[in-house]
Amino acid sequence: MAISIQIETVTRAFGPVRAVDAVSLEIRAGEFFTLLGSSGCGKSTLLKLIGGFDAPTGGRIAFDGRDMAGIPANRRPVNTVFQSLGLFPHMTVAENVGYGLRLKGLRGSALSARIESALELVELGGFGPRDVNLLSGGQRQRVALARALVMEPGILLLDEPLTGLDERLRQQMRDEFGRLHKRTGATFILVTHNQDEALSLSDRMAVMHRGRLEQIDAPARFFEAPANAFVARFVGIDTLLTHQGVIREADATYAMIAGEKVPVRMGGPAGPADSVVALRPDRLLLHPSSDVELKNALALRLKVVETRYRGLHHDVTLAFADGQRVVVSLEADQPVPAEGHLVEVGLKPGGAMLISNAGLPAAA
Ligand SMILES: Nc1ncnc2c1ncn2[C@@H]1O[C@H](COP(=O)(O)OP(=O)(O)OP(=O)(O)O)[C@@H](O)[C@H]1O
Repeated sequence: MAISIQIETVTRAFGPVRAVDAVSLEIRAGEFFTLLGSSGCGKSTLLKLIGGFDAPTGGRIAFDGRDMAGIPANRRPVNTVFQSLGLFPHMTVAENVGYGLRLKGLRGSALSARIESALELVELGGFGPRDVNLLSGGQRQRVALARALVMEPGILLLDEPLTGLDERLRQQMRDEFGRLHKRTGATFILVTHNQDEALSLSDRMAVMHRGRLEQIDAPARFFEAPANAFVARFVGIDTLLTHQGVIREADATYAMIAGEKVPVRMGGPAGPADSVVALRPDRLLLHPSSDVELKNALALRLKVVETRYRGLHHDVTLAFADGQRVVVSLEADQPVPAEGHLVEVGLKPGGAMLISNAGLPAAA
């Protein structure tokens, strides 16, 4: 049975370092939730607090409303797959998978049946008698997953479980997580620094930075309304432009960039002084007159500074009059503008967002 998790102003301080800093978060029962962040942001520490491998120095963690303070890892309805896997090298696949159930006193055919069905769940049916040392990296990952799933946990914690696998296996295992989540119905919490994993698997995710959650949302919302410049960069919106002022008119808000009046959507509570314009290159159109929707829309006049052939598309680098740049992809069959020319660039709705500049280096 899936379990919900309540995290209420949880802090974990190591001396002066607040690895987790007053984090509040509710994870729904049966949700696939991802903590996304770069090395050292505190995501593993938060996972350990949920798993009961470590205790908060402040705040409270509850499962289905029940306070978990003082309840050790082995008495929580949680199983964890660590990056290191932690398989027992002297045991067979079946002995590894059945270890936890044996500790609980299960024996004989009941034990073998549970082991075999967990192995089938990860597509390793019949692998029970094998030596774990002779398995491939991906198979070892699956054994570690089966060992966690066999316990039928209400909550499954995945701590960077795909690190160290080659690209093909990563994708295969990533899809596997998605399927397993649906099949088991458990609450999954994934910790990763890989945004593709987070975006493709999560119902919701949080971007974590210096012990705090910068944004908690469904994946698509991070692109429609990133909370600030740090989050925008983290999910891959790299074009962040400084502006010279914001004009609010009755129908819309505009940011002035090097003399161009750019219609912006307000991404959050940022005031004009501490904001930047995040541009989504996928919403810029280099040939706006061919698009009915944009025929009469405001177009920006930008200079083509570089074009690059990329096989299936062209990358066109465009610059505002003050030198700020944006790279737009052009499909292979569209005409490529000449370098040095001024071109009209259409902006689809939501293509430019005014967001807080928090997270940018001071000089930017
Ligand atoms: N046991 C500890 N003692 C002291 N400091 C710690 C301890 N565990 C974590 N930290 C510190 O807390 C911060 C967050 O660490 P954490 O391992 O949670 O980050 P992370 O985002 O999971 O990084 P990584 O992806 O590299 O594991 C870091 O500054 C780390 O040095």
